[in-house]
Amino acid sequence: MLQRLILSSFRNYSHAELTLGAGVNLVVGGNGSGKSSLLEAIYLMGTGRSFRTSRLQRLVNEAAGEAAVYAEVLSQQDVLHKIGMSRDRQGFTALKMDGANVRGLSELARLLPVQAFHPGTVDVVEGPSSARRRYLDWGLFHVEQSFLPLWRQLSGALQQRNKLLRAGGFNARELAAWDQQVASVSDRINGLRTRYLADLLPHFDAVLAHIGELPEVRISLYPGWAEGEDLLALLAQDLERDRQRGYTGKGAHRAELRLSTGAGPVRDVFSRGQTKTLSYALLLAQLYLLVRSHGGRCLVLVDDLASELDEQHSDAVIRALQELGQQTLITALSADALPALARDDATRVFHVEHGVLNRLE
Ligand SMILES: Nc1ncnc2c1ncn2[C@@H]1O[C@H](COP(=O)(O)OP(=O)(O)OP(=O)(O)O)[C@@H](O)[C@H]1O
Repeated sequence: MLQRLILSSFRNYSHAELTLGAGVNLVVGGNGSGKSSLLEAIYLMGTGRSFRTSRLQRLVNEAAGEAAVYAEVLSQQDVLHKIGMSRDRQGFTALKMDGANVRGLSELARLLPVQAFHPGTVDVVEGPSSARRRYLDWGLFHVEQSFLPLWRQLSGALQQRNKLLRAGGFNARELAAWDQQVASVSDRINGLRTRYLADLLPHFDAVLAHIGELPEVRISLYPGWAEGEDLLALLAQDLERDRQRGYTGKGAHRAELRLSTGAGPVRDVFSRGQTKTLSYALLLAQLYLLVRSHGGRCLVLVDDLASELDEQHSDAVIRALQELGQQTLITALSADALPALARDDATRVFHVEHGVLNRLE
């Protein structure tokens, strides 16, 4: 759980501090006031990334040379951790947890699982296959401890194999050893993904039933090579092609979630609004699986819901999130913009204007 956050020279904030509630935190303010930027800073604490830009120098306030974000996070074991990140215009990023350098972003993700619903969420349906792979792997990472080491093993084996392919006159025995690794680790990752998807589907169906009014969607997993075929044999078969393109064309790194309706792929059939609703439903299903089936926790960020979904669907998402009972930050133009949001004594409301943040309730 995120308890405290301090921003310095981050986007349009010169300095802001807030103490968050364990339940719903509503952030209200006009257009361009700094609501999304606040969520972006929090997302950064849990992922090391922004959900809006890959150019982190954009986060540095225009009038400053360096942006800094500091967060106090209570782990699931109730241990308080302090995370600090700073970024200058030259591209140097310092990332520390409890005074020591963070070695990998997975360290942050373990401590602060965070999921963001924002205008870019639609990428999970409309974006490239990598967006759906990331989606699937986000879920796996948080529920299956063995996923990360396997993923690292696969990346290492692919790196070595691709290096050999590009080197030209390679040693066939060395290549065979990497083929073996790529194939066996891909099989294991595919097994985890298959099981994860089977666990996810009932939650997805429940979410769709709750949100309503979407045509039936079928979700299937493409493993990254022709299903049922032996990857090791395929790697040998494709060797010349892989050598020409300089990378490995088949394996778990090319997996994909396929979304279709009776009438064809969702991308060709759904309206823009239906696509957005489906993308939110996919993320909700993942949260339900994490929280309800695995007892996990997740900080949920919801940006600009009212401008993304119509009232009926946005109300349904709010109700689904409230049922989930996780720490949540929701942005809105005004405190009464989300009538479905049930507020209680624990709800905190913050107002932001020109990067100045104040607590209202
Ligand atoms: N690096 C930066 N330095 C200073 N200001 C910035 C920087 N990057 C963005 N801004 C400004 O920060 C302001 C806040 O943007 P943000 O997207 O957080 O607003 P918002 O409250 O979410 O608005 P909306 O309701 O329109 O989505 C904008 O006016 C934007 O132009």
